[in-house]
Amino acid sequence: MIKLADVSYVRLGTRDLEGATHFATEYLGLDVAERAKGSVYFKSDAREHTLCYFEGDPGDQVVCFEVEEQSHLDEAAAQLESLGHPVRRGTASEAALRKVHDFIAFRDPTGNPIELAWRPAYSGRRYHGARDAGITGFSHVGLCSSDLARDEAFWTKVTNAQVSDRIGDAPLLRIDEVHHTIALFPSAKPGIQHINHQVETGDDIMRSHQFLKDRQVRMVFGPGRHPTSSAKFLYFEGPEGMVFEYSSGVREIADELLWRERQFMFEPKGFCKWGAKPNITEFNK
Ligand SMILES: O=C/C=C/C(C(=O)O)=C(/O)C(=O)O
Ligand SMILES: [Fe+2]
Repeated sequence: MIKLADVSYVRLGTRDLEGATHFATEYLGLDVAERAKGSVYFKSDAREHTLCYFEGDPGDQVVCFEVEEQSHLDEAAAQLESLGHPVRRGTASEAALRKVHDFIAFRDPTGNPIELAWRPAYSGRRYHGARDAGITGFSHVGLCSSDLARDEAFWTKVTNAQVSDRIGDAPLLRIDEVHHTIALFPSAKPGIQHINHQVETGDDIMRSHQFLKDRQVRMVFGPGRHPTSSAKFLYFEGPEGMVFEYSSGVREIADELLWRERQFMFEPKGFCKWGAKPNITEFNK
């Protein structure tokens, strides 16, 4: 079993690095951690970086999870290979680009590129945000799934992920006490379905709603409140159609023995208890 300790970073290809950088700093509210040749790194919390935009195909979208021990990479590689997932060991220069000590790369059954990294860098510099969006950190990803049952089985049998709740057949998966760190949503094609940052309060959600709307950022869902995690939320569109979410107040499952996963309807009321309707393909039948 592969123990995922945390979600670490996402890497997104872009055809417009300057435009993506403008969005990430001025609108989303991240800090530039570093500008490198052909890429820009952003921080959202205590880590050195949690997002990297690089010049390339916007279809190149990678999510990385941290593992606790270097030996876990070898064990994970052997297990994944035995299950028919080809694994590639990152080179030293690729690891340096990701600011990690060592990593492996593979694809989940849908074809989503996944990395597992050991010793991702933390930062000596405090995150303060280019604008006051109230971000407290990078928290979860939605992943596209071409077969929800198959992919739920992959994540829950091959890794430590456990189902917290389901919306229709879409599972929200936790790897620690946070209600979910990975969510799977139906889609014919692979990719990151959304990227979540936690913000401090519901006021931050509402302030950002006004701020982003005033700047013609396309709102795609909310403000609203998830019945699942009970978090208040706002989803909006970033560069090249990527959906970003702010949420606040995500449930923590402190006592696993007392928790039973719940079934919600795959319809707007399963996604929002305030009545907002998603304008997000993967959240609609
Ligand atoms: O209702 C759909 C989404 C649920 C949640 C949540 O419960 O917080 C998400 O953050 C999500 O998967 O987008
Ligand atoms: Fe989310």
